[in-house]
Amino acid sequence: MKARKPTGLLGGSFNPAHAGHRRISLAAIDALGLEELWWLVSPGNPLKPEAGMAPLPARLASAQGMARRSRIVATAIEARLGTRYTADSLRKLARRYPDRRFIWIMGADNLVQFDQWRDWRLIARTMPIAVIARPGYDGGAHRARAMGWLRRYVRPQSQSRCWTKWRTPALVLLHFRPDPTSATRLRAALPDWDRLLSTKAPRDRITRLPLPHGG
Ligand SMILES: Nc1ncnc2c1ncn2[C@@H]1O[C@H](COP(=O)(O)OP(=O)(O)OP(=O)(O)O)[C@@H](O)[C@H]1O
Ligand SMILES: O=C(O)c1ccc[n+]([C@@H]2O[C@H](COP(=O)([O-])O)[C@@H](O)[C@H]2O)c1
Repeated sequence: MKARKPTGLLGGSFNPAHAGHRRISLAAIDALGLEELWWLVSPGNPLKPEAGMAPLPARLASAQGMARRSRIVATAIEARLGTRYTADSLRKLARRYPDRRFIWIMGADNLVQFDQWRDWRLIARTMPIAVIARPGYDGGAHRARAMGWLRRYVRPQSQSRCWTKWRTPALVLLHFRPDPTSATRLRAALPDWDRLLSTKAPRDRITRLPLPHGG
């Protein structure tokens, strides 16, 4: 049987995408031996308010720009699948792309509130998880409520290239050069940033946005 293509999934608001996303993704591609890393540009994080969120096509365009000439693929596939909760998206992606083996990737700030995500234990049973250290969040990540349950499944970073063989749940904490970039800071420096992004947005309707490999 042909080996499934190792593929990372980094979900996010990308409001807007920034150089930190690109840097951690390139480092994760290397550390996890990924063929590709998909940025799932979210139709709307269930835990974030809609106010201040640029339209999806604008966020997708910023992600595609930041992903260019790399093994990162920016996609709005959740909007096409009609999913907003990660547990639902992962189930549908696994069904739609049987030739791929997926790993969920998130920054340490997301691990801190992971226990508030819908069906978070199911997510951890669906695929391995890689958490990327982030300045200001690493203590919080270790003390995270979800870690009370996840801690027993932690694998060493030195084995991160073997993740396709891990039984789930499995969690690896990846420590790269700390990257302090955040979209919150970028937005603060650009007061009218969402108007700016929306005027530059392509006019494609969501149903015509491209999917990875024609999925
Ligand atoms: N500098 C970084 N270091 C580690 N992880 C990061 C970094 N920037 C973003 N991430 C992770 O990338 C994913 C998508 O991030 P997101 O689009 O929310 O950007 P953000 O900078 O965290 O935005 P905001 O400041 O608006 O919350 C999340 O899992 C987040 O934790
Ligand atoms: O499924 C959930 O309950 C859930 C709750 C909060 C966040 N998420 C996902 O977490 C990812 C990171 O979101 P963000 O806004 O921090 O970039 C993004 O894919 C969201 O859809 C998912």
